[in-house]
Amino acid sequence: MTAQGFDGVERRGLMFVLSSPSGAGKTTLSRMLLEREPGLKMSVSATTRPMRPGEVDGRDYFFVDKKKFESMVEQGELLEWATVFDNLYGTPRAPVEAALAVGQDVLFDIDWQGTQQLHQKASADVVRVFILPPSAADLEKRLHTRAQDSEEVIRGRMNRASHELSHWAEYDYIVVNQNVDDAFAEVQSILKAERLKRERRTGLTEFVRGLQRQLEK
Ligand SMILES: Nc1nc2c(ncn2[C@@H]2O[C@H](COP(=O)(O)OP(=O)(O)O)[C@@H](O)[C@H]2O)c(=O)[nH]1
Ligand SMILES: Nc1ncnc2c1ncn2[C@@H]1O[C@H](COP(=O)(O)OP(=O)(O)O)[C@@H](O)[C@H]1O
Repeated sequence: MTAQGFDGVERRGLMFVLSSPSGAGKTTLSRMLLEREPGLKMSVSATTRPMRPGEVDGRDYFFVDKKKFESMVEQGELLEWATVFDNLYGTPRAPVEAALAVGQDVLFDIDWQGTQQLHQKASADVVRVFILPPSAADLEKRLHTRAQDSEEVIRGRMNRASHELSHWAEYDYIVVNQNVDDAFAEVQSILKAERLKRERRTGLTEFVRGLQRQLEK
């Protein structure tokens, strides 16, 4: 599982997780990251929730029925899965393993339950980022401006937000998404710094030996 870093030193791929209460900005920040970070691939989850207007099957989610989801669980096809808002959500295992194997980093938009499961399986390779809204009023406003859910669904999401927030301390980094460009810059800095971590840079020994050989000539 190695990737060529921008500086030519090989490193292991990492799993970059964004979690937040619904409406805090994970999807927005994920899209910005994918546009600007070529070595990053989105993990597309499977879900039993209905498709929203504008969503595309296979791009935003794999929309499946409960029977199909349960068979994926039974066949061991999911790396992690959880129930969120009465629907099932899970990460297909094969695409993640394939991406990491060719040295790509993988971005996950999953909840705290899935993050815990990923971390239990591969703690050294998982980077956990929690996105906070600046206030409850902003969160509610964003859920309304997204205009993709009914009043009832929005109420449900607001009711769950406090519980989801309670998991903030299980994350490595916390970003407050007030101004989206500032929040993006912070998330991007985290990714850049994590890519430079010594433990992930499997090619460093060889690189430094090469430098030493040049110096000792
Ligand atoms: N555990 C887990 N959670 C997921 C997965 N995919 C999405 N989620 C989470 O499910 C929640 C609901 O997602 P969604 O219905 O798209 O609404 P959103 O909150 O507006 O993004 C979010 O907290 C997602 O992070 C997954 O594969 N596994
Ligand atoms: N910093 C921000 N300021 C104002 N609106 C934002 C900001 N970040 C995201 N939004 C908007 O809030 C809504 C919810 O964001 P989204 O990324 O879908 O959240 P999540 O994926 O966490 O549910 C979207 O309409 C998005 O354009």
